[in-house]
Amino acid sequence: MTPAARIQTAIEILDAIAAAAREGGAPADAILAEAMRARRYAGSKDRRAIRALVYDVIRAVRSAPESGRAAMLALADAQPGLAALFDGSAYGPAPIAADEPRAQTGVAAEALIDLFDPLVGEEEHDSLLARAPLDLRVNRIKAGRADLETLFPEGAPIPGAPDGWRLPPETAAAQHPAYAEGAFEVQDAASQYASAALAAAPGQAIVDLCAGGGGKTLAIASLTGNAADILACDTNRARLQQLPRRAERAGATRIATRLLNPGQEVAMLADWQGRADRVFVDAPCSGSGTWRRSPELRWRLTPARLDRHLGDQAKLIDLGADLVAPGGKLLYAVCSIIAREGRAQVADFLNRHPGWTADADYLPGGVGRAAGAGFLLTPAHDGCDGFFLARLTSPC
Ligand SMILES: C[S@@+](CC[C@H](N)C(=O)[O-])C[C@H]1O[C@@H](n2cnc3c(N)ncnc32)[C@H](O)[C@@H]1O
Repeated sequence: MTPAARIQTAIEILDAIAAAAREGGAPADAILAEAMRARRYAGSKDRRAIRALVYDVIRAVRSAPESGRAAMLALADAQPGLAALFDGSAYGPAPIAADEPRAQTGVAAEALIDLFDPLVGEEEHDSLLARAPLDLRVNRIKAGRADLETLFPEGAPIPGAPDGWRLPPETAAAQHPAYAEGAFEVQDAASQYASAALAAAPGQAIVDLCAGGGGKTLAIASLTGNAADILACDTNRARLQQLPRRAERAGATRIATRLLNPGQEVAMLADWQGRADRVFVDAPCSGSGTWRRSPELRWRLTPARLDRHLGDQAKLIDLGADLVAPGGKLLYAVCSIIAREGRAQVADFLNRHPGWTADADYLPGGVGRAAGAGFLLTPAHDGCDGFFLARLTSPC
């Protein structure tokens, strides 16, 4: 393909990604993969170049653009070499007309920036979209951190994460045979800090209420040395059904899964009411802390979608609290930097539940900043995804 043809292809893919973002359709990665399958004539170099162009545009443009071309033109304005390829050649984009619309660039729409936690100042905005490193977490059931150091000598320790090992973004760690053997998982440091913050111990009964594919469930199993009973729940069958296979690989034998029907969670967890020593509520959220990996999430967030997340979070934190035994703990977490999903959600919970208290001092030194009754982690301050977490103790 010519460089101009690659640009036109990227524009067409961006059209599909923008439409899916508006309509809540497939994620950008899935659309890209499908688009490449449909263009068998594209070689591997073409594919790499098109993918890089698409993601450069997504990172540059602050919200879902009206067209892929308007989005590409916003990038071309900052890159004369790219603008020069709008030359009308065969399969390439048409020449740029006077006054053609451009998508707006920036970290996010102003209305969305206004929702950031007050700790996230303008000086942190660029880091929200910078490329993330690849963090590994050793699985204590099968290996030790020293094994990661031997397997990937190019890596480095992660401050405050004794099981973590940080690699450059491109590293194909999951292709290593040790991954298939369950020695480690790919897991951002923020998730490692959150899993450790649950302070789970061998012999405890633990509920991971929003377990998804089980990333943090497996971290908890590792931290407890496979010596605690963990019930992993979710309403999403496709995600939850990944967990038994992953648990088997990890040698985590004490994880049970329970698929919940939306709206029937309370009844389906009646046998766990007031029984859990630890409950993890890793609630569904905007994902605004993960734009480094999924920059297209900021194209997807609408006020209506945010309201839906806020309602779900309030419901899930209350549901989780009902499962906690007297004196037990609940960890509420969201991969978000939006104050209403983090500190405000926990303040509302504490108002609704007199007797519950917020813990302090459960993060490693230097990690996180106090944000209301919880803590905020950000890429700029903590080198990990943006994350809010709060550990709460139930009255005895
Ligand atoms: C942030 S994700 C969890 C990620 C997961 N803990 C991990 O570490 O990979 C939030 C999860 O909450 C689930 N969820 C949404 N509504 C739920 C509900 N009512 N009950 C339980 N899980 C729910 C979603 O399906 C999603 O998998």
